[in-house]
Amino acid sequence: MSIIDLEGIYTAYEGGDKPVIRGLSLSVKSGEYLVIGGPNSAGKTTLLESINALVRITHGSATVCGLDLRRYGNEVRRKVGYVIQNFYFDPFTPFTVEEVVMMGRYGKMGLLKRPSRSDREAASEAIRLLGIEDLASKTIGTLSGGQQQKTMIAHNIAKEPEVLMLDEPFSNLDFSAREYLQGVFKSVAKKGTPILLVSHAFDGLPDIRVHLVVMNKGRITYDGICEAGEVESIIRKESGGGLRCSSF
Ligand SMILES: Nc1ncnc2c1ncn2[C@@H]1O[C@H](COP(=O)(O)OP(=O)(O)OP(=O)(O)O)[C@@H](O)[C@H]1O
Repeated sequence: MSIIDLEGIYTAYEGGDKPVIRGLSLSVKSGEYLVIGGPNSAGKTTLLESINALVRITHGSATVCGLDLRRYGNEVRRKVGYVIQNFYFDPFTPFTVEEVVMMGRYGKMGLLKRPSRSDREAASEAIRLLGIEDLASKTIGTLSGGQQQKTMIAHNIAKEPEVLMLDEPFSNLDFSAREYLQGVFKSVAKKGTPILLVSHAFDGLPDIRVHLVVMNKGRITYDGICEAGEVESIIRKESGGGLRCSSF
């Protein structure tokens, strides 16, 4: 069953004079591990933001988790986990890691409600899964970039989303943390929740067949199933090989 169904969509940022996504169609099924690659400014982040109803879809049809994205954006956002590419926490941000992870439950429990036992269990399980138990009582603004990244991933896993979207989730992480997290994402997909991963680094992809989409200039230029080990070469080929370093 398709969890995401996009048919010929165009999306534009407020005030933008041209659409960024141009006539894109994509279907993502339950349990798929979707890798989205392509050159800088191809529209990869914009695609994730469109699926999360953060950028306006001007043309085409879009269904996410069975809901019409153009009408039910708020409801879709409650069902989708989205770890954004760049975030910044002021060093004085007054929330602890435990509180930030629990905020992932707000969509289910409602604001200003006491967390139920299942909310507490989901938050502690996410903290355990990310291996950040020792940080639970620290305020988020005092942590390193990698520790903040893990906290935001735990926040989104505690949400128990129907789709988990990750934009460059490995950017601040060391090699072993990247490998470990790939295993976490693989097990999330195995339980049926599709993973949508935007990345430029594919060395630690889990050893499974993945759904690969390559984008360029707001369009999909490749859409197929391949082995994880083939991802980088397909992206290189589709992106025209990229820049080469000539002799200095
Ligand atoms: N908030 C915004 N307002 C207007 N245009 C934007 C905005 N964010 C991105 N764009 C434009 O949309 C295009 C696609 O950007 P996007 O961030 O989606 O690319 P990307 O493929 O994720 O790139 P990268 O690999 O560099 O992160 C770019 O031309 C960018 O300038």
